[in-house]
Amino acid sequence: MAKPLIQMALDSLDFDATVALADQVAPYVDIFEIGTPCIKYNGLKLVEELRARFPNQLILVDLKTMDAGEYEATPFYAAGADICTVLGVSGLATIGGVINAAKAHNAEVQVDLINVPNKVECARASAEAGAQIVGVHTGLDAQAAGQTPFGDLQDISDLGLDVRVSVAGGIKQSTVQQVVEAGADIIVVGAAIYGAPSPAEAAREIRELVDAAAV
Ligand SMILES: O=C([C@H](O)CO)[C@H](O)[C@H](O)COP(=O)(O)O
Repeated sequence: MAKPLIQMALDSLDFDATVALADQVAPYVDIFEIGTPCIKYNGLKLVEELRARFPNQLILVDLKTMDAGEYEATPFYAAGADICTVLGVSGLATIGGVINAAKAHNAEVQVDLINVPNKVECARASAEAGAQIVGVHTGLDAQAAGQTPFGDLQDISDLGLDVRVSVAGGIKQSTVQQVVEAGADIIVVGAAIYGAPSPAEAAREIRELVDAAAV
């Protein structure tokens, strides 16, 4: 089994704290996600800073674009993003716009299935349109209401589409094995790392668990 990538969600609003956290966990993660509140607050400057500091990690900018796909995503790819996200609920015109922007920068697109009523249909259409990643995602508010991404992950993974499947939504040490076995290609972890007493130690544990589960 190919080893899934670990994506660290940087969800603070504080520029310097975000860079410092990224420094701590860098040895253990493959992708830095600049989370939606963080990118709205800090903008392109943070993409440029992380791009310059971390040539060995991919950078995902969690734009969650809803309209004007190509126009909105283009400057973030130009600043160094490897992946930008677009909402599945935005529809194929907007998704196609972000795909155009990604193509122009030799980069990738993730369609976020958050709050999409028919996730299977959206995942199929996104793959056909040329997205490289679909994200099964239980957002922070839905997590607070008790929801999890596990059932949807299995449904999307079982489709066997020609896309990588990302999973986000409260993933922690005790659920890593479950999401690896369900077929996740990218495992997103936010609070379980940044909320830990030692984020570096938590990231190291997650790395070990992912690598062990993927053997
Ligand atoms: O994408 C996220 C959320 O919608 C805020 O933008 C989180 O980064 C993502 O859910 C991962 O964080 P955890 O759920 O805390 O692992």
